[in-house]
Amino acid sequence: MAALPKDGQAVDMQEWAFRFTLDVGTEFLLGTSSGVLDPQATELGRRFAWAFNLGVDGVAQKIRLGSLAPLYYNADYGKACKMVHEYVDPIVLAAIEAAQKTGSERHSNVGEEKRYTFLAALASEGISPKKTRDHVLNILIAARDTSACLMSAAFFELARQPGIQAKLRAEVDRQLEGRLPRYDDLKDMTYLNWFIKEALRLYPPIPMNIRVANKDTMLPVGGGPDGSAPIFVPAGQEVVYQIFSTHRRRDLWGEDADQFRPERWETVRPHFQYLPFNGGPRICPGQQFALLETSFVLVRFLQEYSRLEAPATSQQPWTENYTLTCSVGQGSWVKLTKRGG
Ligand code: HEM
Repeated sequence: MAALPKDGQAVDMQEWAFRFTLDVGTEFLLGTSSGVLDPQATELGRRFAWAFNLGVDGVAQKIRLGSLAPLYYNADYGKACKMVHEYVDPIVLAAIEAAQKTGSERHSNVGEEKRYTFLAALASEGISPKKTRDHVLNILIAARDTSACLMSAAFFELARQPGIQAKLRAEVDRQLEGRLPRYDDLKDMTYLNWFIKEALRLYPPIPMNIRVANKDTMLPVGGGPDGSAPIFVPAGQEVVYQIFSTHRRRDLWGEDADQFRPERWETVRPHFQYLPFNGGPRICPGQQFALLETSFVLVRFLQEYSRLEAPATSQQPWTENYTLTCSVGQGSWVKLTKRGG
């Protein structure tokens, strides 16, 4: 925050959110932040961020190509994967070495409690360095872009909805009276929670998904001329489902389905018509982390800035940028005015 302009100059909060979530993700998973939010970020951190972004885009392209993925070629993609591995590998090896050392120390009763990181927990499982790296990167990919997309969608709406922003700020001030938020505070802020749910409804970071039937299956609806009859799905059949359009269906959400209206969450209790984190046994295990992280960020911005507004040059309606996740096509440009400024 310290590095952001304080004088009403416009800043792309989407760019900020992607850096922030890379720093938080690497800190939480690896125990070492990439530090790319800092204007003085190291060359290594910067190269890692560039390579990670390019690698994720390459993964998205390969998923789209399906069985033709082996034909995907982008010289920079190979280079980017190598760079990401070169960044993560020494951290993984050090964690495995530390876990082995701690294991033998624990044996001789001289070990001490260390701070939890995902990598440290994984490193003590005794799996190979490559597998450990793959697990860590898998979670980083799942955690980082999704959370950044949610944050940038939230800033996009915050800057365009002064009335909603005023209600949020009033709730934050009432609850916190100027102090830093704690876990319970964030959970207690009803309007903030509605706001985030609404951002996930209109702008789900994962806008579509696919399942494959592992056996012959009969779905209760979807067949017949009007889609209300059962439908047969043979084993091996891919079924694509559109979360983005389901979240905007008028028959499920009402005539104002396209409007950003946090108040709707006072009464709606959706089931499978609301799937930002998917549902069932493979529901996102990181959802509480993402909700907490986003709540914290929004609260801190509402505390620090008296006004967040979209610049006159950035008033056009939301457009999509869909790679592995769906972000704001034109970026999330916001003019920030410091409180008391
Ligand atoms: C707003 C942020 C997030 C959104 C919208 C989101 C969304 C999703 C969705 C839709 C899935 C299901 C994918 C599928 O089944 O095909 C998923 C899975 C997953 N997410 Fe998240 N996620 C978010 C943040 C996070 C975070 C912060 C973490 C980790 C700290 C995380 C870790 C995972 C993992 C490990 C899976 C795979 C679970 C499995 O396959 O059983 N996610 N996420």
